[in-house]
Amino acid sequence: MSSAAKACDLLLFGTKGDLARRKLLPALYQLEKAGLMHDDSRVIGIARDELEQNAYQQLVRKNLETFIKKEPIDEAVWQRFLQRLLYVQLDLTAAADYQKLSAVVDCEKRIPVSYFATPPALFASICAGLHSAGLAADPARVVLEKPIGHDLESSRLINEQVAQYFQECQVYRIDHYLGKETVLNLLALRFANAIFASNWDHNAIDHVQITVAEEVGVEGRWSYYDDAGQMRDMVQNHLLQVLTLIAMEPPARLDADSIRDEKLKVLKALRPIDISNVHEKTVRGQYAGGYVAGGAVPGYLDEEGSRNNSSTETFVAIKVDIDNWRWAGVPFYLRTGKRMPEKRSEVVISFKPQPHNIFHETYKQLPANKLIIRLQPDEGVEVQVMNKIPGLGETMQLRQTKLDLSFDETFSSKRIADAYERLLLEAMLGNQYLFVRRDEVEHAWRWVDGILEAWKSTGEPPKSYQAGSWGPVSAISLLARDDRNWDE
Ligand SMILES: NC(=O)C1=CN([C@@H]2O[C@H](COP(=O)(O)OP(=O)(O)OC[C@H]3O[C@@H](n4cnc5c(N)ncnc54)[C@H](OP(=O)(O)O)[C@@H]3O)[C@@H](O)[C@H]2O)C=CC1
Ligand SMILES: O=C1O[C@H](COP(=O)(O)O)[C@@H](O)[C@H](O)[C@H]1O
Repeated sequence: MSSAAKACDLLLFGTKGDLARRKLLPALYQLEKAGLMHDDSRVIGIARDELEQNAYQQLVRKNLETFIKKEPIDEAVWQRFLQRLLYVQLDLTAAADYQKLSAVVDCEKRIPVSYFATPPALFASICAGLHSAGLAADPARVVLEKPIGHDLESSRLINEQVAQYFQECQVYRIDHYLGKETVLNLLALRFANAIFASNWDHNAIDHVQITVAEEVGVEGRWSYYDDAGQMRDMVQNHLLQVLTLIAMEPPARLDADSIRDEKLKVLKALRPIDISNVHEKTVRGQYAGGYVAGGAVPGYLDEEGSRNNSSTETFVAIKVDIDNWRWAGVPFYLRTGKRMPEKRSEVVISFKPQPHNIFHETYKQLPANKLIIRLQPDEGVEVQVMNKIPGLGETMQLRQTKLDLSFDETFSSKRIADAYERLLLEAMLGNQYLFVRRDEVEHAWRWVDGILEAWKSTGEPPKSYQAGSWGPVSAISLLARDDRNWDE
């Protein structure tokens, strides 16, 4: 750890919740294991229950054993990690309780970094509580989990509540996709390789596809998910963030505001979708029962906790137009859904065909070159190019072939860190470039709200698709209308 980095007190609000147990505590353990925690940093778990320090530490140990599946807990690492763990009992809605934190945290010694792994409805009380405990002044930081609101209005409210006590430079809004190794690699691919940098616009690219498909359904989160739907849960944040990284102009520097300024310009350039074009540009689906990975699964309306008249979407496909010079006439097709045939997130860049085909005798129509960026699983980068098949003869025989770089093989000695490891580390180091700025969140909501309103005013239910399929048939038509098809 660099000697310039300062020690932190990571205040983990909601330490007994699902996110903290499954993701945050294991990520912190991995940072400890990698030697990336500052020697003097501490992790202060906060929840409502009365718990002895010992009991909290045992709880954390149990979580690590449950959620770190690939390896046994390393006893030496655990002993070091254990020394950092503290527990504070606090009711987040009780203003007076926050004074307990002033007694534990000394801002002179460590920067307070407060992670809100709680429902967003509590963010305002936590911010006020931190302020009253003297833990809000710069360089204190707050890390906010999604969802930042349900629409533009509610996201503004949350952002205003936070801004009452924290300046924007203190606020770290999580989109865990920005912490993924392969999403970060988009910056390297685009801006460290002249071959792509000079072929990254409407002159060279025909269209872009972004797919984020999951095998899982709602996984017992029906009450949250049914309010949100796939548009709010995945498109407003993860897909739009990936899109901005693909579409943005080169930032002047690799710093937070240079990158976020460019991402914001893309969000501002998204062509609005409203009632006039919502049928042409979007598809909404909801899964019915079917088979995923060989097993029978229930439909959305038969999931545990469901209301059987819900018209929430579990699948979205959108044709996105970006109204700027670079992307004029280049559609970005987004597709995301639950209960798809496989878990697969990828970006496919389809290049324009050759203007003239000199191989027409053997290959009537040369297929387009494609750059496929596999975000997860099987992380890697693939380029589809034409090659001559070796052999003698009068005419050249060609075949489409792959230049395939698998992260696993190429960087076999490197472990791919979970997104939360990187994000927690960057928050503790005070680097905001992988966190979403307020104006980005709000512009994303403005665009998404337009589509949600248009869907509402059509009054149409989502189209049904069988679990284990790639969504409603109309998702295929969305591209077929443009004489294109989804990359399978
Ligand atoms: N789970 C996940 O994978 C993801 C979650 N998120 C977001 O992260 C946030 C947390 O999610 P998740 O962990 O799933 O939610 P949980 O409901 O599992 O956990 C929320 C935590 O907040 C605590 N809490 C609630 N009210 C109070 C209170 N008055 N005082 C003290 N503590 C309180 C709960 O404490 P208690 O145990 O006492 O009830 C609980 O530990 C949500 O905003 C969610 O949308 C985002 C991405 C993924
Ligand atoms: O934020 C969310 O993301 C997950 C998918 O994340 P991934 O890292 O597994 O791709 C999604 O299942 C969940 O519904 C959503 O809230």
